[in-house]
Amino acid sequence: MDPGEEKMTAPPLSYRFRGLSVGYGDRDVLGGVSGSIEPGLVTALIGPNGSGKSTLLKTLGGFLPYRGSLALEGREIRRCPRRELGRLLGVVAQQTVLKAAFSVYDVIGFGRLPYQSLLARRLPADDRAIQAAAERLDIAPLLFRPVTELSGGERQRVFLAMVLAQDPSVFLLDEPTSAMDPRQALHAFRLMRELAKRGKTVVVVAHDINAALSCADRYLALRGGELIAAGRADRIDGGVLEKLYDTPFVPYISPEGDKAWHPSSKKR
Ligand SMILES: Nc1ncnc2c1ncn2[C@@H]1O[C@H](COP(=O)(O)OP(=O)(O)OP(=O)(O)O)[C@@H](O)[C@H]1O
Repeated sequence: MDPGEEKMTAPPLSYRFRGLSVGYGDRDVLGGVSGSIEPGLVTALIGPNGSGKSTLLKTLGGFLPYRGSLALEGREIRRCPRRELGRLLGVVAQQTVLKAAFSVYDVIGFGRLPYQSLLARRLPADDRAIQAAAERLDIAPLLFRPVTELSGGERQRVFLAMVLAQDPSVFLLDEPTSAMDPRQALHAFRLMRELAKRGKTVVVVAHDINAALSCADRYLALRGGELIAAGRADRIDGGVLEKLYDTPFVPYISPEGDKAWHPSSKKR
């Protein structure tokens, strides 16, 4: 079998973590958190700046050492080979800086690397996946532009296209829409919903809590490195948001019945 045509298995994968502690140097920023993340759902990680969202996401990606237990479908992450995680997990980091002027085509193509052997060139299946991902993210006209010349929102669509072309089981997305205009952000959140419908595990960090909660099935709320609440995204209440952000939140219900939360300027 041609190595490039190797069939990737992308089974549904869940996470279970118990007493998960992660730190930088001798400072713990996640203090023994426990929870789970299920396939077929979008899980939003919410919480204030510095609460540990990116740290949790990086740990789920196998990039940081941890204490306690973190299992991906029953297998402890620290014992999974990096190359295998590279196939199963698609990661969009918060600030991906590419200094070299790779073309958009090449960057989306990085998502295909787990399919290729060290010596193999890109194969027709890779080109098809790159093209399909670019069309899905509406960036096909940009394919031969250098990424260094794109706007922030365009670049974020390229990185989403890269993980889409990878077709992993798990999508770990750290503020993937922060530079997108509202329409593009809406498209991106719709894409996350579609991925979950196809059985993928989607974890997204987003500061736009209304966009995140309306896209997500579940939320995990982090504050000061503690998991202070978790549950169904459509059942979150103002008390959780107030505890998270130290400010009261009021709900606004649109005539269509959609709920949005707004921080209130009134002090309790
Ligand atoms: N590489 C690092 N070295 C040392 N400390 C770090 C490092 N990365 C993050 N931290 C610290 O860990 C804490 C949690 O950071 P993290 O990036 O996980 O927060 P966050 O919830 O994602 O924040 P934000 O919403 O601002 O992106 C912060 O206090 C931060 O200063």
